[in-house]
Amino acid sequence: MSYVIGIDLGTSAVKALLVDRKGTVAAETSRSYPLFHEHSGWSEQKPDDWVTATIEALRELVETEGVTSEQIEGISFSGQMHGLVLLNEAGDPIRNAILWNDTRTTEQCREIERTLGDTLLTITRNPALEGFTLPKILWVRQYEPEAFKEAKLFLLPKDYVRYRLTGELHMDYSDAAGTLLLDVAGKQWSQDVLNAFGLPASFCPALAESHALTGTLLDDVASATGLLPSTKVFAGGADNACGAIGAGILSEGLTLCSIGTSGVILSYENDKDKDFRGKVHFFNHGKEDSFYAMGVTLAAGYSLSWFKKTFAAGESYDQLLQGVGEVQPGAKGLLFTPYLVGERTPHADPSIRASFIGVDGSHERIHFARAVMEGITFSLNESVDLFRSAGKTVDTIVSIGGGAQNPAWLQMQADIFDATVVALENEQGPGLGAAMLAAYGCGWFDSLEACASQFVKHASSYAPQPEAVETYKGLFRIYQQVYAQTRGLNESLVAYRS
Ligand SMILES: Nc1ncnc2c1ncn2[C@@H]1O[C@H](COP(=O)(O)OP(=O)(O)O)[C@@H](O)[C@H]1O
Ligand SMILES: O=C(CO)[C@@H](O)[C@H](O)COP(=O)(O)O
Repeated sequence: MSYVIGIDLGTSAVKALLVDRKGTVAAETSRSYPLFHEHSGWSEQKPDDWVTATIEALRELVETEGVTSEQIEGISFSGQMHGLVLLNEAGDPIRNAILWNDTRTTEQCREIERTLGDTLLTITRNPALEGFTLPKILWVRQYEPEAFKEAKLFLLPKDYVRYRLTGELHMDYSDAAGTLLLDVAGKQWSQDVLNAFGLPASFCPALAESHALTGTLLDDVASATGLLPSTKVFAGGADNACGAIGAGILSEGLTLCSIGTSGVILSYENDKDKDFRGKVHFFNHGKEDSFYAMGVTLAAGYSLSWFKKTFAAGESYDQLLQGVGEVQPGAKGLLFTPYLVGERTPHADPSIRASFIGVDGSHERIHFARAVMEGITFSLNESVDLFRSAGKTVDTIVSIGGGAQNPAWLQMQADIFDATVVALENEQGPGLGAAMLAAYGCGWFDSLEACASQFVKHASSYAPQPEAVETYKGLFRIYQQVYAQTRGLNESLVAYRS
């Protein structure tokens, strides 16, 4: 039997999956790494922590009983998007990486809008948002000019890890799409955007398809991991593109809900000219010449993990959520908005913060837990709503990520989205999509679709329950008012946050 490895470089940890030709996950390893929040709104990681963790996770995976390194043909990646890694002439990072959930760059976003006007949306298909990469580049140039003078090239997180594994510099289209430097439909770095900000073309790495062969392992990496130096390394893709591939979202009409740290509603697009006027993100897919539109909730799973850490430290999710399915929709009138770190879709706002509305003396912790899950799902429903308003049919949604592990949450998704929600057998998130890119790249299949028909297996499906759907329709209308009604209050509170 031969194998491929899918590496999912997440925000909290790297996960590595060993997958055989049938799509069965033979082994899984993981290593976590720290996040640094030096100031409110800042979020950084050390690029070399990713590399050390990845090598350790690979080493443990290669030690899986009954598997030899000769049987492992290829590796590919899924990566947290947008994070800025700046390299000097020697190829070393000049500072910590600034991550997707770092919101320090509001000033630089306004500068991008002033400089490019409508051209930004025409070329990059996305608005200037704090999480994206170009504002981070401009921030470093403005506030750390000495360090920036050393910067010769930028990479995204998984591209840095791949570079350390192979010595080769590349970026795939699906991840490059989240930088605001790519001409998304034209699939090339935008000379207009680079010129507008005085950045040389040499600042950007070579572009590659997600399934493209980008090199083999360096000798020292091969000996540190136990893999062969001849192991093929494929470019890989953005975590959301890989999550979609791993869920079989490879043709029109298919929609994904992913609840990880962040949450997304993602819809496949064939048409490169489809115009959502910047209301949702529009990115290249990891499948060649295809695209997807996506709305993002910044603190989706993070809201529940924050709640667990703060009010149920030491308990598992299953303990915290025991009985949550028996609480009626609406959590006895308790409403939560998941704006713990600001929001992206539909309110791109780094200053907004979360609220519990309607706290009553009869509420117990389980009502708060249910309200948190409902609030996250209402936020994702704003994206479902945007897709429906743009004329898309959303009747079936494949649900992945940590949030898909709880059956009560899957039923809640069906009731709030008013769509059938499908869970996957042996759900592995973006790591499986990365493994599929390696499998396709190795030539095991003629297409990603053929690979998906072997690797992606649907499990239970959850139909919307008419009574709950009606209750949630009313609650969603109330939920939608909370943003506008708490925005001013949150702006006044900014001064007290540090
Ligand atoms: N058993 C569970 N039940 C409900 N939610 C869960 C469970 N396990 C994890 N989660 C949610 O999933 C999130 C983590 O999802 P994951 O896909 O692993 O995230 P990431 O890849 O961003 O690190 C947690 O923050 C939590 O909200
Ligand atoms: O910023 C985005 C997408 O635009 C995030 O989806 C990040 O790509 C990381 O997400 P997690 O997988 O860590 O939740």
